[in-house]
Amino acid sequence: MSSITIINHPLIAHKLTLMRREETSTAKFRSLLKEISLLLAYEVTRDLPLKSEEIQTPLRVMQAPVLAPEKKMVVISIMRAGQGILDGMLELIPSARVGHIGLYRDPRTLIPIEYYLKVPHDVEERDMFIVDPMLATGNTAVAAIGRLKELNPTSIKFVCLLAAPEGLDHVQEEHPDIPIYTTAIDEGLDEHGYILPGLGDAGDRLFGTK
Ligand SMILES: O=P(O)(O)OC[C@H]1O[C@H](OP(=O)(O)OP(=O)(O)O)[C@H](O)[C@@H]1O
Ligand SMILES: O=c1cc[nH]c(=O)[nH]1
Ligand SMILES: [Mg+2]
Repeated sequence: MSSITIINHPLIAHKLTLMRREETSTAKFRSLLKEISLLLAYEVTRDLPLKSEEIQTPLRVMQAPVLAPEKKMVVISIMRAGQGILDGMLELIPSARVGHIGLYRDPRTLIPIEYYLKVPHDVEERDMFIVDPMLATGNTAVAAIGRLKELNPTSIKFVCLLAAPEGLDHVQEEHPDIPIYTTAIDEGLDEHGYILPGLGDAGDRLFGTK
């Protein structure tokens, strides 16, 4: 069974509450998601390997830790809303490459439709972080992970902001090998597949399309 990590931090909890509020503007919603994503990036890269390198400080020589250079990363944004997490992740790991997968939910069937895929050419040499703020029914995450597994990255982690229990169960059933990171697990889903209490439609709130 894949692991589920809930990233608990007072700053994240506070910022997530601000994001949930109906009156929060698009500009504020976007900047809050970016701020939370910096903290998410910090947590999901916790197990990156280090190697030791000799450096010269102003006072003396020392053996100092640096990231192992062979550890290459790719962040895959599930469009559109994944873009909001991608921006924050890249600020912390600027050397990561970026891929995009375009998936939207058919509002009637809640089945994800793929409309775009572009990834770095050396994706099979990279640790992959798939990012999307919302894990609701899990249909989108299951489809994205399935498609991206075909590309054989060295590892995959799924990173979201908010998850519904139904969606977590679904991803764990279909992809038991993929670790999931989220900042909160909400109560459930409404009849349209929206997370309750949730924060509404993340893509619309991020880009002001409603
Ligand atoms: O777990 P699921 O039930 O599949 O729902 C989650 C998906 O729904 C949202 O995308 P949406 O389809 O609204 O597309 P958008 O980002 O373009 O708005 C969200 O960003 C996820 O990708
Ligand atoms: O609550 C939800 C569910 C799916 N997608 C969203 O953007 N919000
Ligand atoms: Mg949307």
